[in-house]
Amino acid sequence: MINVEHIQKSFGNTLAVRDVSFSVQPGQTLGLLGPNGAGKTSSLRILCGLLTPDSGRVHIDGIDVIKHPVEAQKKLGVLPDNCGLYTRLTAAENLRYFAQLYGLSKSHTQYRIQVLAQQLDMQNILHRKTLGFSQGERMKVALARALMHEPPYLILDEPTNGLDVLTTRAVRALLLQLKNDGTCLIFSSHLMHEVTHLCDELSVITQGQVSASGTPDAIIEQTGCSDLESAFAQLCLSNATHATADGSIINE
Ligand SMILES: Nc1ncnc2c1ncn2[C@@H]1O[C@H](COP(=O)(O)OP(=O)(O)OP(=O)(O)O)[C@@H](O)[C@H]1O
Repeated sequence: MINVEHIQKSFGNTLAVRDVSFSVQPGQTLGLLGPNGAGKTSSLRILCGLLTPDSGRVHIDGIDVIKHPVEAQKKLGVLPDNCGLYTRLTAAENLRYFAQLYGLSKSHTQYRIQVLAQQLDMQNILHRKTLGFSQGERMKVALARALMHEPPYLILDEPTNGLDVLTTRAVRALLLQLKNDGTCLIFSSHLMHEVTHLCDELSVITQGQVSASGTPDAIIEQTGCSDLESAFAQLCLSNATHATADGSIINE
């Protein structure tokens, strides 16, 4: 189980994450929705142990991510916002390198590369250096890397960002398959139909804090709107404020 409790993070005077909490049960899928700059990426980076919060607690299956990030990261597959590939290595070499870090055997690594290359339609780029890869090509390799060790928890920052229609559909099908196989997914997205299709629960983050959470239907009902996009827009507009590092809110 993942438990994020009251995390807060500032960068200088910018209060990126003011107060974010959520919990996700194994096998559940949680979507983080929020306007640009709301604090989704920062919250996900804290969850993955890539960023230390100023306060708050994060536990993955009881492991304190802040105190034991390496142990916690073994349970995670992470697709970061920038993909973060080694550009001098080929796609396959990137995957092999991470597989080694996760302790996969050579034969299992090779097997996983073949399976993922087929699922993500990336056979044609496997042996090219990733320098110069398009956004979609980088995304495919980063997603494959996150899935190499078949983690129980998958954290994805905008997983279909920059992908063409066919690849987007392939990625969504893969995520649905992973969800049905019991993988817990937590991902951010700006696409309402994507989160509605994939997520059991949503957390709407505005100005660094959770302004609504629940099933897509519950959020629609809470706002009295007829669809999720209208509900989301209403939540964003009613929380249109600036937060400063001392925690105060300036209404616009
Ligand atoms: N390393 C950093 N240094 C300074 N400011 C940062 C840093 N990382 C994030 N911020 C700021 O924190 C706020 C939240 O950013 P974050 O990337 O978490 O938002 P987001 O919800 O993921 O946005 P988007 O939907 O645009 O990707 C923004 O104002 C951003 O400029």
